[in-house]
Amino acid sequence: MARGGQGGRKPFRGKGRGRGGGKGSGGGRDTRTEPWSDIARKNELFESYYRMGGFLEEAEFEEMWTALKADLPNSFRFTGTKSDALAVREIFKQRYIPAIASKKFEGKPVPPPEPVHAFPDELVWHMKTHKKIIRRYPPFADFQKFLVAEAASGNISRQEVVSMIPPHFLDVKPGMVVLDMCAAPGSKSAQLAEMIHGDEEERVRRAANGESVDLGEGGDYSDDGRSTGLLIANDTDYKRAGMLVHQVKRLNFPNLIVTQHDASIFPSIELPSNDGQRKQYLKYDRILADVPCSGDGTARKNPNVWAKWTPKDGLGLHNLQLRILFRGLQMLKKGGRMVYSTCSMNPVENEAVVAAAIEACGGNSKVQLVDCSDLLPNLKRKPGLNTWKVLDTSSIPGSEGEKTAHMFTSWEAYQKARSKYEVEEPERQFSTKITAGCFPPLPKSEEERIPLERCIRVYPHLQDTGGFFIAIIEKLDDIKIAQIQNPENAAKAHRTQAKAQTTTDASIPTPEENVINADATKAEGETAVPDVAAPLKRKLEEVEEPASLKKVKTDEPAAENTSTQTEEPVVAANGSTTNGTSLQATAPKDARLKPENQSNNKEYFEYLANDDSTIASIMNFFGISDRFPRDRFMVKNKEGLSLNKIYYTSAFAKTIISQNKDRGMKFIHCGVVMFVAHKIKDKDNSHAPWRLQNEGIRILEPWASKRIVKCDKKSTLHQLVLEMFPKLPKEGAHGLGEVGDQLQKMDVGCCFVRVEKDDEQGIPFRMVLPLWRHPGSANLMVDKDDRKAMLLRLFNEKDTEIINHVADKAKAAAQKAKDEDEAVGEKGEGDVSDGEQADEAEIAKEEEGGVNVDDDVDMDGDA
Ligand SMILES: C[S@@+](CC[C@H](N)C(=O)[O-])C[C@H]1O[C@@H](n2cnc3c(N)ncnc32)[C@H](O)[C@@H]1O
Repeated sequence: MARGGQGGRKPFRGKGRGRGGGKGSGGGRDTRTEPWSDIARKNELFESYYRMGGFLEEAEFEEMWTALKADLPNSFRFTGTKSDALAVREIFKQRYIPAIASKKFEGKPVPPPEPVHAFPDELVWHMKTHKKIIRRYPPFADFQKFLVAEAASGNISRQEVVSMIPPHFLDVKPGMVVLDMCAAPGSKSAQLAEMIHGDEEERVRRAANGESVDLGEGGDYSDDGRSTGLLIANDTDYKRAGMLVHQVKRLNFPNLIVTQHDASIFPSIELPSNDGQRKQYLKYDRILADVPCSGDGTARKNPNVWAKWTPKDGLGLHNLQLRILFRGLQMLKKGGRMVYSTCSMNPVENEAVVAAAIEACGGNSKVQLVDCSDLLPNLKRKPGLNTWKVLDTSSIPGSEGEKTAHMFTSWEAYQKARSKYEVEEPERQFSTKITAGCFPPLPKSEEERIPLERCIRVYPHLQDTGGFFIAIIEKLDDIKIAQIQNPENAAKAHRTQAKAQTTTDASIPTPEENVINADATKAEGETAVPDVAAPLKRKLEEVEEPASLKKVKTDEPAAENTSTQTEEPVVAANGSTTNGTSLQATAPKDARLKPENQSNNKEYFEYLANDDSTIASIMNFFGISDRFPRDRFMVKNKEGLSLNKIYYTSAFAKTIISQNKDRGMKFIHCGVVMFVAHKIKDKDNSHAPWRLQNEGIRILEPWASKRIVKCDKKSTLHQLVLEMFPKLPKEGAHGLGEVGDQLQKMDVGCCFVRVEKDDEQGIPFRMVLPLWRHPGSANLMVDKDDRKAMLLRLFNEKDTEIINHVADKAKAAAQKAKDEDEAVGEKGEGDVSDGEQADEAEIAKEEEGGVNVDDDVDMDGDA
């Protein structure tokens, strides 16, 4: 899926800015890429909280803390369909591991990359070797080149190990409808897309050949083996959503929509009505909420954590996290599964959020934590916490910033302490963000106890990673309208009730306040590492609820069935009101998703008619079977004209886009570019003015019966990759082997080059590449970087320069003209004598710069 004709797309090279992202994350420097060995990996308050908070036994805490201070190993995963990923992994194992393992650096053996055994099939690897050695040491430098090239081609994803965990617990099957609520920059979305896609190419090939399509992956293959599922990847932040688009575009996945909404008030997506009367809304099989968090589990790669950790980060995010999780649970199908994750180790952002959300939904009978100890059995983990303490710092304005750290064991203890301070030291200021929901729940009975131990805590020392938290929740029953209210209020009400009934229970911890003897002022100081201060401040700012959020109301289900909602009263997601009726008065239905409130730069998604004449002529040109759908082609201009690019989307993506694009949904990406207008006026191509694109070629090719060229010999493939525009006369001798023989019988225009997997020749997987047959030459429509990646992958050629015959010829001609000019002392006409050659020069210019037509930074516009 990822690689198109192994060409793929360059990944976006924008820099991630930590976990929070969100509002204001666009400015500032990304300090994570800078050397930070000088920054002290020390923060007393941070350490005291985790040392005293009862997370780990003392000896294990030391081990964990030592690991947290060490550099994080580099990690990556092989991506794409499983067979292709395994093939690239084999090249890596056979070529680079032995080379690295057999050498020494400064007299010592260098540890080669190792598979991370927590994940199946050796598809995830990490290496501890320092970047300095990688850069200087030849076997590593070669491997680094391979890594960079494959990452650019989409065969490898450089991703943190812990970040790969959540999608595995979602148990996604092809055909499922999945929402990734906080998706940027998109590494987990990529995993989810791979899961929805499954082995689609193999299934579709079988369907096209009339064979059975059931490969035992589970799922609905009624669409001729294509995945009927959908991934909606969402992020609220404009810039980060842009990064997300660039990341997911290279997946070439037509079942993907990117949206830009606040996840805590994510709009209900309308479905076409069954009876033309009652509205229906989309419910999801799977939802991932990888929420914005304080990110203290990323201290191994993020110096900000050491410099600026404060308990206020987690406290400030708790409410947003809770609202996102609660909204996700509302939109989940009955029987569906949701994963909530953070890269924070703080229970206020983790177990507290999960418990409060479950309580707000009506408890264990409505939504329940799933015991996933049998999934990823090799992943070392610790159970979630059932008790924890909440840390806060207080200060007295004007006391030169002096701060005192307090640790509270319960809401009662907190309230008691606050009452005491209000009398004794009224000027002392505490965080305003501590709520009842930040504390461990107080269940009325064992049945009502939320089994928080089923949550998963991954600590840095367990398998040499960052810290991470994962909770897997299943929806057992509908969340009734009466229970859909402000989650924070609901959780508070639940706890107040529980407290009233249990305060005499001796097992309840006595309210207590611990004052930590740590230098809190230093931990929150401004001066330690000035370079890294800004991003953390942004993260804190983002915690404040934006004004717009307070106004916008979300569509909510009134009642639920297994897959859709049938009515949609308005309920506040942030809400101060728990009653749908009264809110309808404050938020008229029509005002909910006004387009003008949604997007500054509108994207157009217009589908072409079934009988569109451009599509008909393209289909005819390539001999595309009638079984290939004609009604899923889309353009991105207001007028709905096939001007420049034509995109393809899945049927369900089309349904969602068409039904909701005028409801104010902020769709910012959908569709795989399949055809691009070939605008060069060479005299022979007027009947074939569209180019196949690397991105969409594998979707179309199984259904083609014309314009197919088979490349059987590795040597021919080598030549096609190495040389741009090799000569190919209309008849007579040529040097393009079996491909040249076939092309000589073809008219000018685009065609498919099929290369089958061939172990004997060392062709590790099947490829389909677009090629343009010119009047006097042929050219793979693959850009130079991708050609170089192919030379490295398939032929182990590291430094070979790509030959461009047209550019070379043009250069030589220009040089000759210049020489002649100089000789005669006047300007000559040059020697590009025939029209064909002039055309080629023009085409070469366009193709060299424009093969990957979508690489521009805009979000797909046709402009
Ligand atoms: C931890 S990052 C997500 C990482 C992502 N899942 C991945 O694997 O690449 C959290 C993301 O949440 C986004 N975010 C913050 N507040 C949000 C909100 N209210 N709704 C949706 N996304 C939000 C941030 O912009 C950030 O990109």
